[in-house]
Amino acid sequence: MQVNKALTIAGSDSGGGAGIQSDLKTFQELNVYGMSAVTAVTAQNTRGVHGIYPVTAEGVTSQLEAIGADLRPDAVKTGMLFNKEIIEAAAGAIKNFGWNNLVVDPVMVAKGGSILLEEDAAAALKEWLIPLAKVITPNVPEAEVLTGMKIDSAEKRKKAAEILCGIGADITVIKGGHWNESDLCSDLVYDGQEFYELDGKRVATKNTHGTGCTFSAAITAELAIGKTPKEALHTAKQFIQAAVEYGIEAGSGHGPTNHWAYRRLGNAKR
Ligand SMILES: Nc1ncnc2c1ncn2[C@@H]1O[C@H](COP(=O)(O)OP(=O)(O)O)[C@@H](O)[C@H]1O
Ligand SMILES: Cc1ncc(COP(=O)(O)O)c(N)n1
Repeated sequence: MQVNKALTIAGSDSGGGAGIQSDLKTFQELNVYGMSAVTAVTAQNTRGVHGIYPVTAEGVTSQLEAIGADLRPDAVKTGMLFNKEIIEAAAGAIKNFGWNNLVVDPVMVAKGGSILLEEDAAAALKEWLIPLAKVITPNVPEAEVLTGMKIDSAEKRKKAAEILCGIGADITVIKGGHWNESDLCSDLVYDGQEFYELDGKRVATKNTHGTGCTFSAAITAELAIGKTPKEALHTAKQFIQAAVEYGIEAGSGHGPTNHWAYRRLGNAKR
């Protein structure tokens, strides 16, 4: 049986809600065969990050070469990359293997506030990885770090998206999770020519662990099956909306999103 394949290059979340666990669950729900290269093992639950154990750059390269030598991902995403050595290793392999269906989720800080990207590594993201990206999906704080500007108005959000496309991303999505303007939770898209919004309804919930990972993995899965970026973004937004609406009550902190809601619950109710 022929299937489309997607690869995530990201950290492991022992709690299962974010990172590679979230990505692989999302790929599975969207009928895509999932592969992973682990960049760091995190000891994590819904309350926070207890420890971070990075993989060496050599270890990351070795995983990517094993995948590249044999399996051919139709789309690739990056999540937590932790340090500049790992960013360089990931960008090198992505370039060498010509993996140009690339979604970069520039993960920096976990919901509980723990640092998932070392401070001096944001420059490496801009220099090596973002120029290779088809889609980049920063939240507002991440877009602020990458652009060096404070984003406190709709105009500035647009300006930041232009800057990020200027760095080399084909399409920039500035997500609205941290954009507390209304009961809408819309994400701003800029494709180098036009701006548009992915409309969503803000759900009043604390169960948002892994929202960014799930959203970017859904975009990746849709690109892997050959959807256009616009179609992929639209489906990913529906996927994350259902995943947050039916968020899972697990643990006492930020519970995880519900990866099966889009396929098994969300669509049935729509
Ligand atoms: N409370 C919420 N209700 C509905 N959608 C949400 C909510 N929080 C985040 N989202 C959506 O989840 C996706 C990830 O956004 P965000 O939480 O900003 O990313 P991150 O996890 O990287 O901080 C976006 O599509 C955003 O609009
Ligand atoms: C291993 C890992 N990767 C990413 C996140 C960010 O999670 P979120 O998607 O909620 O921003 C996380 N908490 N842990």
